[in-house]
Amino acid sequence: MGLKNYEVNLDLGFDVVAERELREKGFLGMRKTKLVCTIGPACCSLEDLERLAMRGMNVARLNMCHNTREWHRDVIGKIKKLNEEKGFSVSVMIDTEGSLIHVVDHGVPSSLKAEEGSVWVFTAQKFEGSRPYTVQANYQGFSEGIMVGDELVIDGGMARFEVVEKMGDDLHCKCTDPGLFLPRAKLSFWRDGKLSYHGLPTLSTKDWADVDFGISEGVDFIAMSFVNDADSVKDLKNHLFAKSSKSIRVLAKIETLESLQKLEEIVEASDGIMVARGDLGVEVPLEQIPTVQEDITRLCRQMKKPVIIASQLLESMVEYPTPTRAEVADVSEAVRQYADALMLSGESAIGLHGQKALSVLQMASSRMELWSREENRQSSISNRQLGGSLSDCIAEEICSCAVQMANNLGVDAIFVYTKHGEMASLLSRNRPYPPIFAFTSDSDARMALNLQWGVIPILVDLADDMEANISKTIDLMRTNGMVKEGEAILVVSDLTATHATSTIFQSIQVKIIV
Ligand SMILES: Nc1ncnc2c1ncn2[C@@H]1O[C@H](COP(=O)(O)OP(=O)(O)OP(=O)(O)O)[C@@H](O)[C@H]1O
Ligand SMILES: CC(=O)C(=O)O
Ligand SMILES: [K+]
Ligand SMILES: [Mg+2]
Repeated sequence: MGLKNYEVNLDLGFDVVAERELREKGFLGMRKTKLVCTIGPACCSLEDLERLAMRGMNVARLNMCHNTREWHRDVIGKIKKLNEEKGFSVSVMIDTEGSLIHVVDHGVPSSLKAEEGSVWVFTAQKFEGSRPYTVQANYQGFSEGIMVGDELVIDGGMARFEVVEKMGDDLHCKCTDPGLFLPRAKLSFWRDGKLSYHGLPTLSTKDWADVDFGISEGVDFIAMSFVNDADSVKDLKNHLFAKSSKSIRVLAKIETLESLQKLEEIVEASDGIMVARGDLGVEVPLEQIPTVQEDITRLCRQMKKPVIIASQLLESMVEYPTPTRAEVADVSEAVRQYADALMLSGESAIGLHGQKALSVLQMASSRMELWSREENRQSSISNRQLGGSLSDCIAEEICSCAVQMANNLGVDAIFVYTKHGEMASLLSRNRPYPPIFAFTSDSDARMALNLQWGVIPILVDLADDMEANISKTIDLMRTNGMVKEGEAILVVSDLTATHATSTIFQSIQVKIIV
């Protein structure tokens, strides 16, 4: 794929990728499932980022666990440059490190084997060079409350130990189930089949500094690791509200047992969810991950919060140029469940075939979307009333009816004119057959909508006169050959207008292009 300058239709506020996709595939061929790529050393040059953007990356994720703030700042700068100069619309997400107990040093830079019966010392003390059978943990209080007889599990079952002796803050542990220590392996303690909580706050001091870094860099999303309850999400949202001029969306990562128990309040409090299957698989038995994923995905859709399915989607592609059949089946299943977005981790960050992995996600999701449509599988969700006020209820009803109408009539596209993206989210939750073009004058809403299923956000100046907005955009698109004679468009708007005797909240119209 050549790296040329693309023709950018700035009048329309389209991004270059959506515009190209529309021209090549038509309205119904546009991909609905959004794609998130983790940026790392394998894909951080301007050229690499541009290739990912061209192949459909909607959101770039920066994991603050790795690398320096200067490195992250440089990547964010490149993405903003591509958006401004080349007409892309890639949103930026930072992902916090979170407080967890993990290995910082086990004596060698790579992985290390623990043999059955071997006894290891786990300590928070730093040691120089290689000290056999010694593992340094990242957190001073890691052994607080731990007793002889407790079980220490590495990375959710990669290896297991029994605590045989406690000497000061150090633990002596005997390996009961041999396995590997990977760099930064996670440590968890269990007693009588129950996980012991370490009581660390969800956001560490370093995380708060990373949040402020995100504010100063103007990121669009903050993904919060190891969320356990709604309060930590609310604290972060309050902080952002007070400190950031821009509206930064908070995504809660579901990766602990506790977060599953308080799922509904967490979904309610946050702007979106990430099913972080990597760490989740450490606390939840692996065979439960598929059903947990489906439950979370359904709940998020009902509550109109975007949901990202993350970790190991195409893990084998970190090394190999083709995915396993099982991986393609996993990706397709997430698309069939109508997840909003799929995420690449190591595949793009450190993998040898990141661009190709993104194409696999793209092709697999387009294929599954088409199949679902042809097989008429667009099941509607059980309606769940979200808002309390009359105007909220009207909006919800209008959007459910609009989608039903759009599907029944077989219209080519839905256009929604929305101030803050609310109506676009409500339409998206009903997962319509045609794509949803969301015209908004709020640039933060536009970047946030990049994560929502089937929504193509477009930045435009919206006037008070709704009819004028509608004619203006349709005219512009027709002049540019993006809508054609005979195509039908269902138009929804959420802009309130008060006339002499009444207030109009929302309306549905169907326009046939002449
Ligand atoms: N900015 C980066 N710099 C260097 N390596 C990175 C960077 N981002 C990711 N990686 C590498 O890619 C791998 C996968 O990335 P990813 O961030 O998705 O996984 P992770 O660290 O397991 O996630 P998390 O810590 O959020 O659970 C990491 O283990 C790390 O080796
Ligand atoms: C993405 C992530 O944090 C996880 O899967 O654990
Ligand atoms: K992280
Ligand atoms: Mg994680």
